[in-house]
Parts: sequence; C-alpha cells; structure tokens
Amino acid sequence: MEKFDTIIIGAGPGGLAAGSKLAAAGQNVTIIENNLWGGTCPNRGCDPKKVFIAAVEARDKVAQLKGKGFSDVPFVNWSEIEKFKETFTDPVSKGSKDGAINAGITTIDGEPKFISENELVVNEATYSADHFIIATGQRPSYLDIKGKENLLSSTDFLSLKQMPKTVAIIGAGYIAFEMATIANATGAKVHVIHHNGHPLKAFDQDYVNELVKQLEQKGVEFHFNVDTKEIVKDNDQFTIKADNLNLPTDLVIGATGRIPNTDFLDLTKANVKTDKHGVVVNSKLQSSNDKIFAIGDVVSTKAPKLTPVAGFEANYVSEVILQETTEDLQLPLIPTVVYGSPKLAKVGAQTGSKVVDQDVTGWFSYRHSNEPVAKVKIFLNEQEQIIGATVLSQEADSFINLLTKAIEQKMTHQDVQKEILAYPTAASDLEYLF
Ligand SMILES: Cc1cc2nc3c(=O)[nH]c(=O)nc-3n(C[C@H](O)[C@H](O)[C@H](O)COP(=O)(O)OP(=O)(O)OC[C@H]3O[C@@H](n4cnc5c(N)ncnc54)[C@H](O)[C@@H]3O)c2cc1C
Ligand SMILES: NC(=O)c1ccc[n+]([C@@H]2O[C@H](COP(=O)([O-])OP(=O)(O)OC[C@H]3O[C@@H](n4cnc5c(N)ncnc54)[C@H](O)[C@@H]3O)[C@@H](O)[C@H]2O)c1
Repeated sequence: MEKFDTIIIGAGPGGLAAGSKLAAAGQNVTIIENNLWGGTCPNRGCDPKKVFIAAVEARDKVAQLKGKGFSDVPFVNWSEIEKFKETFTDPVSKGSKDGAINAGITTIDGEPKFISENELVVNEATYSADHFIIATGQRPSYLDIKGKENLLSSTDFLSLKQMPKTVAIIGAGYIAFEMATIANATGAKVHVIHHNGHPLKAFDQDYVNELVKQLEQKGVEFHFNVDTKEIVKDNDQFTIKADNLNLPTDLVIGATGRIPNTDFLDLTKANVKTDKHGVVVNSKLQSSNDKIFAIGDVVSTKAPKLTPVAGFEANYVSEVILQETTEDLQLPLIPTVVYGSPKLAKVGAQTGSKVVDQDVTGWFSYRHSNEPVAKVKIFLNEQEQIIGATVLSQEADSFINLLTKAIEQKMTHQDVQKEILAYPTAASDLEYLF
C-alpha cells in the first residue's frame, strides 16, 4: 500500500491549487480525477462561457451604435465561436495534468472509494494518507419530472455545434441568465421558465427586474410562476408542459441548480458527514473526520460557489495542513457577477444606514456608447464608509472589483475624492456617485 502526505480528490481549481501549494512545500501529494483535469471552470464553466460573452459584448456595442456610425447589427455565428472556444478548452485537461506532474504531484485517473478513515481504493490499488482534501465540486441537478432525460445541461449548451432556432431554459439563476443572454445574441428565440416570481433571488430585485426588462427588449421571453411538469419529445422537437404553459422548442436546458459530488466516494466509511449541500465542515474546513478537509463547490457552507473561493479555500487548507496557521477560515469580501446583457454585479452588504441609488444611464461614461441602462447602488454605514454595492451595466464586472477595494479600505466620499482614477471610465465617476 502506497502512502502519501496528502491525497486530493478532484482536479478542479480547488484541488489543483491545494496540490501545487502542498507539493511546493515538499509534501508527497497525489491528485485523483475521474473526468477532465482542470475541473468545471476552464472545461465547462466560467472560461468557455466568457468566450461566448465576448461575442455578446461586441454585438451589443454595435447594436447600440446602429445609426451612430454603424448601419447593420452583425450576425453572430455560433459555430465559429464554438470552434474558437475549443482552442481554449481542448488543451485544458492535458495542460492541467502535465502542470500537476511538473509540480511533482502524482496523478491518478480513476474513481476513488474510501475503505476506512485513512485509506481509499482506486484502480484496485489501496492508498493511505495523513490528510485528504475532497475537492470534487458539483454537477447539474435535473428536475425530477416526466421526460427529464430530454434536459440538456450548461455543459451540453456550451458544446452545441449549432444554435437552434428556439431554446427554452428552465430556472432563473446565474446559469439561466447567462445561457439566455448568449443564445439570444447568437440568434435563438429564448424562453426562460421559472417556477416562482423571483429570478436571481440573491440579487437586488429592482435591478433584476431591470435586467429582465432589458433582455425582454432583446426578445427573450420570461415565463414566471410556471411549474414545469413534463417535457415531451416528438422527433427532434420538444414541448414543455405545465398547468399554464404548452411550449414547443428545439431544445431544453435545465438550469435549476447544482448538486455536490459527494456520492460515489463511500464517505461514510471514512466517517465524513454530508448533507444535501455537500461535505459538512467546521470553521477550519475539516469534516467530521478531522484528517479529511473539503474545499470549493463541494463544501456545505453558504459561501458562494465560485472559482476564486475554491482557490482561496485551497490555500487556507494547505496552510492548516502545513501547520502554517491555526486561525479559522476568514473569507474576504466576495464580488459576484451575472454575465448578462447588461451585467449585474454585487459585493458586500446590501443594506446600510444610507443607500445611494443612481440611474447613471445619461452619464458620459455610458452615453458615449449609447448603453441602454446603467445603475449603481451604494450602501454606506453610519460613518459614511462604503460597505456594499450593486451595479447593473456593461462595465459592472470591472467596476465591482474597484468597489470591493473601496469597501476593504473602508473608503468614505472624502477618501474617494483623494484618488485620481483614469477618466472617462465608470471608476472615475465614483466620486460623483455619493
Ligand atoms: C456554466 C458555469 C459557469 C460558471 N461561471 C463562473 C464564473 O463566471 N465565475 C466564477 O467564479 N465561477 C463560475 N462558475 C463556478 C465555478 O466553475 C466553480 O465554482 C469552480 O469550478 C469550483 O471549483 P472546484 O475545484 O471546487 O470544483 P470543480 O471545478 O467542479 O472541480 C471538481 C473536480 O472534481 C472531479 N470529481 C468529481 N467527482 C469526483 C470523484 N468521485 N472522483 C474524482 N474526481 C471527481 C470533477 O471531475 C472535477 O474535475 C461557473 C460554473 C458553471 C457550471
Ligand atoms: N457568473 C458566475 O459567477 C456563475 C455563473 C454560472 C454559475 N455559477 C455558479 O454555479 C452555481 C449554479 O448555478 P445555477 O444557475 O444552476 O444555480 P442557481 O442556484 O443560481 O439557480 C437555480 C435556479 O433554479 C431555480 N429552480 C429551482 N427549482 C426549480 C424548478 N422546479 N423549476 C424552475 N426553476 C427552479 C431556482 O429558483 C434558481 O433560480 C451558482 O450558484 C454559482 O455559484 C456562477
């Protein structure tokens, strides 16, 4: 039986980051992966999605300037972008695995199963370790309805070879809004079907309503309070059936959330407790077996399931294992962005002693490219320091990072006035916003 200092299960952003740090510190590390090395983000998540979003951004800019220098809104060729996307995704798995090998990590492809509190079996070989890190992420969860085998996932969507005429998306979270934005810009008639009236429920509902309105103006049709009961397949066509809907479509994407990859690992044999959100951990990301940690999307905590969070937790757990820290995990502020059209971003507190809500659509930073809408909400505490923000605009992704820094530095209006920021940009407007 081979013994390692640390065995990591899952080679996504979390597992690979932990592996690199532990190996660089001289540990004997192995990573076990059962699918593509690199994990969700670069293979079937953030990165391929952003390649399509680049096309949405380019098309939006031209569409806004129609009659102001441009005469035609360009047709966006899905198949060409999909091929371009493959130039990013195709090399990921080999590159990630080679990177791990070059970092001195032992790499294993297979399906590990725990057989005791410190041993697992993979490819019929038994391995033990002083510590384990579970970094197995999540996978799409599908509605348990009649015809559920007809649902495609975001992974399937991002690998379509052609964009069909009609796309229906069930759910109204991050993935639904982003796929709807992309399918709409690449020529499909898009329907979003949601079981209640609260899309993107963790975001400011005024701004979400504005985002819905903007997408509706681009042709996306939202069906709220529709509880999908069945998906009927007839040759290459599908019909979505609910009490109050009967919708024919060329394909149906299920975007109703993701479930943790905790099954298949025989975690009970390792005395690791799980719930429906993932591995249950303490404030040091230790599971009920204190030698087994969990990081990233597979952890059952309220922390947003995002790539930088997985990376941060990987560094933290590595430090705990290397005895470089005895502190509890302290996650910093976590900005988050829905890559819609426009983008919706938020960071920090969403209430405050003072709330500044500015419609900045007419401000030069947005009007020079004829953006249809731009809004910024800033939340201040009693000392008038910025403690949170929500932004809806095409620049929301970069602007929210600046606001994150402003919150970390507890900046007030006076502090902002002492800065010089490149003009004209969304950032240079900050001093006039509150
Ligand atoms: C469509 C989409 C878009 C996204 N966009 C963004 C974005 O814009 N920004 C952002 O920050 N985040 C985004 N995310 C979320 C981001 O992808 C995840 O937060 C991130 O990948 C989590 O990293 P992880 O290492 O915890 O898990 P993962 O990246 O999921 O990696 C887990 C790895 O474990 C492997 N694995 C699973 N089970 C086993 C097993 N039994 N044995 C061995 N290996 C196993 C998997 O194959 C995978 O390689 C997006 C996600 C999706 C689905
Ligand atoms: N830009 C980003 O950072 C980004 C992008 C995509 C995904 N992600 C990550 O991936 C995670 C998963 O994304 P997601 O969009 O699948 O999940 P989500 O939790 O954001 O949204 C799921 C949606 O499905 C709805 N839903 C649940 N049951 C339903 C039903 N029976 N019928 C109709 N709708 C139903 C929920 O109300 C919710 O609106 C996100 O939470 C996020 O952490 C991040």
